[in-house]
Order: sequence, then C-alpha cells, then structure tokens
Amino acid sequence: MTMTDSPRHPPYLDLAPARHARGAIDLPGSKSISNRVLLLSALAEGSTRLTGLLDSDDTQVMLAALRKLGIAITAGPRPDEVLVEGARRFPVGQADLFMGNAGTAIRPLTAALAMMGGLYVLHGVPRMHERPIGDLVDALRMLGARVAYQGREGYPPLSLGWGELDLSRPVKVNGSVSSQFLTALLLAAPLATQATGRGFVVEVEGELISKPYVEMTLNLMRRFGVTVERDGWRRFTVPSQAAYRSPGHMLVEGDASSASYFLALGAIGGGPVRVTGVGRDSIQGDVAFADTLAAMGAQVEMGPDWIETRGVKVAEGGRLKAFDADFNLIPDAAMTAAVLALYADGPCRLRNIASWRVKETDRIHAMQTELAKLGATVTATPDSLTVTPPATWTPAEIGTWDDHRMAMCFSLAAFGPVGVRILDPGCVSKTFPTYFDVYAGLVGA
Ligand SMILES: O=C(O)C1=C[C@@H](OP(=O)(O)O)[C@@H](O)[C@H](O)C1
Ligand SMILES: C=C(OP(=O)(O)O)C(=O)O
Repeated sequence: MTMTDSPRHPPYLDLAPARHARGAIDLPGSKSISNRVLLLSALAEGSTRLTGLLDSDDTQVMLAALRKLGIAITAGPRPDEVLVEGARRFPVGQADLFMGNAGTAIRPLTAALAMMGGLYVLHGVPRMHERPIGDLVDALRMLGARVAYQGREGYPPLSLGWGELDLSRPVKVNGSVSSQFLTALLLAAPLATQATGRGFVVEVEGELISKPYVEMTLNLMRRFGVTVERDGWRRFTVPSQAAYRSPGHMLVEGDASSASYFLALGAIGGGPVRVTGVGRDSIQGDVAFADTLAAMGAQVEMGPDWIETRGVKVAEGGRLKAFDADFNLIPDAAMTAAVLALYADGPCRLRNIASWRVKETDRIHAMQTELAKLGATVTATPDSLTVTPPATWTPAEIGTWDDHRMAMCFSLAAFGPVGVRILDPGCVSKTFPTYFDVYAGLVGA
C-alpha cells in the first residue's frame, strides 16, 4: 500500500495485488445506532453514558448540532465514550445547523425541531442539497409544523418555524424513497405527544424500503422507555404522553455495514477473518450480509457478538458462486456484494436497489462506471445492476464519487490480478476514518 501526500487526505491510494486476508478486528461503532442514541439521549430525562460511539464525520455533525442546540455532552474518559445530559427538549430555540452529508442527522433533527417549534435552518454539503427530504416535509406540514424550502422544493436547505401541532388525524408518510423519513417521525413523536397530550399515529404509504432500519429505531426507542404499537409495516402508534427516559448506560454495537468489507475479505482471501462488535444478537439488518456471503460459498460462523468468515483465494483462481438477489433490506452492504461480483463464476444481479440513486452519490451509476473500468460488463436499470465478471482485468483508477462506501468496497478489487488505485480515499471519514489502516492490517500479498 503506498500513500501519497498527507496521510489523511492523499489524492489517491495504490493497493497492490493482494492474495490473502486473515486476522481479527474490533469494529468501530454503528453509525445508525450512534446517531439515534445521541438524539434519544438528548431528548430523554436523565443523563446517558454512551460507549462504543462511532467517531466519524456523520457522528461529529450530530454531536456539534446537539451541542449548538444547548445539550451538554462531555467526552471521555474513553475515546469512544460520551456523557449526554438529557434535556427532554432543546434549550436553544434558534440555530443554524450544518448537517454535512449525514442522512441520519438531518432527517431526525428536522422532525424533532419542527415538532418542537423554533427558528432553525438546516443545510449541508452540496450533495445533501440533492438528497430528497420532501416526503418528510409533507408529513411534518400535515401535522401543522412550519417547514420551508430555502432552495429547491423537496430538498434541503430548510428553515423551520413555529407551528400549532394537530394530532387529531394520522400523519401519512411515503416510505418508498427512504426509511429515514418514518424513522425521523417516530424518533421525534414524543415531542408532539407531550405538546398536544394526544397519541401520534403515522401511516406508511407506498412500499416501505430498508425495513430493518425502522426495526432498529423501534428497538432503541423501547430501550429509552417508549413502546410503539404497530400494525405490521403500515401503521405505527406512539402513545399519548410518551416520554424518553435514560437507560443510564448504552453500549453501541459495532457497525454491521463496515463489517461487510472485512467479512468479504475472509470470503475472497482465504481467511479466517473475524470481526467483533456484531453477531447473532445484533439489531442491525446488515448482519444478514453474512447470509449473502454463505450463499456465495463462504463459510460463516457467528457468535453473539462476532462473525468469522473463510473462503476461497480468488487470487489463486478460486471463484464465488454467482447470485441474483433482492437487496432492499441491506442497501449499504449490497455495495460490497456488487464488488464481490468481480470474482463470481457467472453474471450477478442486484435487484430492488433504487434507493442507491439518492444516497451519497447515484450509486447505481457510480458502481456501473467504476466496475466497468476494471473490465466487468455492467448493465443498470432504474433499480438494479447486473455485473458480469471481467474476462480480462484492466488496471484502473477508481473514482470514489465522495462516497465512503465506494472507497471501502473497491478496496476488495485489489484481489484481482492488477491491483487498484483508489482516488480520494479520505472520503471514508464519513463513517470509518481509519478504514485503510485496518484493511492493511488484514491483507497480504
Ligand atoms: O436509518 C438509517 O440509519 C439508515 C437507513 C438507510 O437509508 P434508506 O432508508 O434511505 O435506505 C441506510 O442506507 C443508511 O445508511 C442508514
Ligand atoms: C446511505 C448512507 O448514509 P446516510 O445515513 O447519509 O443516508 C450510507 O452510509 O451508506
């Protein structure tokens, strides 16, 4: 591995052809859980000690916003630990908040601040202003909240004001673009039930995507004392007078999406590779990526909080089994599968991944472009990708499109015969700033 320029932001990183991968790592904390429990702790009664918290751009954005909103948060004594003094509501009624490109920050905070009322502006990096939020804004307006677009209709930046909330009828939200809109309404709902003394009913319209993330939301709300009644995936009721109570301490699990890269390394580099921090007891849907690997022929073992994989050595001619699967439940780990398709024994198809188009970049387009550079034949539809492995590999500079997952999953392409150059590897800081160091510790030529 050759780094260029400064270690944090080199323009590119060359990964030499790799043959084997083995070792054990402790995963960084889950992004999705970290940002949820930071918000829940801020809105709870009592103080909460969070350990295992992820330290990355997305969590820094959430921490900075909460502090700006008047929440006292003390770091330490361990580097992955904070103490959050719950305030039930945000003490500061007016703020300009930078949300970076963190969907798990802007969506829940928009809902919470709109339901509380106050003068707030939420904005982010240019790509954040291209990521849809209209379905959430429509739902909040239906509730009586004041939300205005500062730029393009349906997208951040947003300004929020004071509104009279009306919970007399169910609020409806479209679930087919992002599950984060439903998550945001649910997380914020106790603010509305306290303001009105009524229960909060939300009905999902369209086919809800990324369902395990909503399951995670409900699980974490329960740990903070609020149980949501539900009718399948259609209707959710937060009881009147619902209020969050601190559980005192919470350990954040390791990140299951980050685990996918290392579990994949075990599957293509012989292994064993063991990740600790997620396992059978995880509340993250992306642990199911282990089943995807098993279906591709990897051997997978799982304990309560660890997963281990072994597999073929693709650098010595081993091949994974081709797949044709629906990845709607694990959209983030699905990107890892798309790169693994390079080593499959036939064409591989990823279905039902339309949400890729509105994430950090248009991931269907970006993935098609970069896999093709390596020699794969790739076809895309609005919601699917088909990858035929290269007959002959071409050395390539892989663009990462300011998308942390593009950088991380294309590190797996180093197991091909030509090595790989990853442009702007520093973009991994969104969720995993030390990714390439951890990768280098597992991989050998
Ligand atoms: O709720 C969450 O924590 C997330 C939900 C998913 O988004 P969509 O629901 O938009 O697919 C996922 O891709 C994202 O990384 C995190
Ligand atoms: C889609 C992602 O992020 P976000 O939480 O910003 O939606 C992701 O991490 O892959």
